[in-house]
Amino acid sequence: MAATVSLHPLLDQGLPKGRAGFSGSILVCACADKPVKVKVEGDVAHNHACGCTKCWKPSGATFSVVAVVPHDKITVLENGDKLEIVDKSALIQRHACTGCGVHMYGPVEREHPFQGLDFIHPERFEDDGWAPPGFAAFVSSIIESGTNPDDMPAIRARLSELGLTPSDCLNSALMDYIATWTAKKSGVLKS
Ligand SMILES: N[C@@H](CCC(=O)N[C@@H](CS)C(=O)NCC(=O)O)C(=O)O
Ligand SMILES: [Zn+2]
Ligand SMILES: [Zn+2]
Repeated sequence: MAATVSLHPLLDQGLPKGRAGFSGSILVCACADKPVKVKVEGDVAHNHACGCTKCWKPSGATFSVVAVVPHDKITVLENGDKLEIVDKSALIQRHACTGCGVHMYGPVEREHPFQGLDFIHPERFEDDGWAPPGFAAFVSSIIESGTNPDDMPAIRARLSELGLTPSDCLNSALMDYIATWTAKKSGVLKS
């Protein structure tokens, strides 16, 4: 039998369970001393596994687990002075803790279909019950962080087994959303 494919500590044992009525929680970084705390009101949307090299992952994980929330639902509660933007030229302004490296929130500020949304990692919530991941994005990108290309069929099969349909960009719903925004902006599609 093939060795069990490891994706992420939270996904390897089956997907985490969501809870109807989850109304938000507090994201806490991994620092033992003076952790950064960020309050998020309401549940996350479009939660997914991301294979890109830029999203934060816990050590040993191949994928990140990342979701979005509206920017106005985010409040930095404690130790925000430890945060620094990883790459100011990136679309997603990932605010990382300089102590432990965890990305706490990543707003999209420039004109883009995702403008006004923040990317967050719900596994850093103090509480369970957030909407679980529903698909896998940027799967081919895991090769860029060292995955052997020969392992890709087994990894895609495991993602599919978990119900995380693999894609090498975003899922169809989000790609359609982006294309619709672009078509309206250019005037091809009348709003
Ligand atoms: N193959 C690239 C893909 C990077 C990428 O495009 N990531 C997506 C998913 S998070 C994105 O939207 N990035 C925008 C950004 O990093 O600001 C990599 O792995 O570094
Ligand atoms: Zn930290
Ligand atoms: Zn990513």
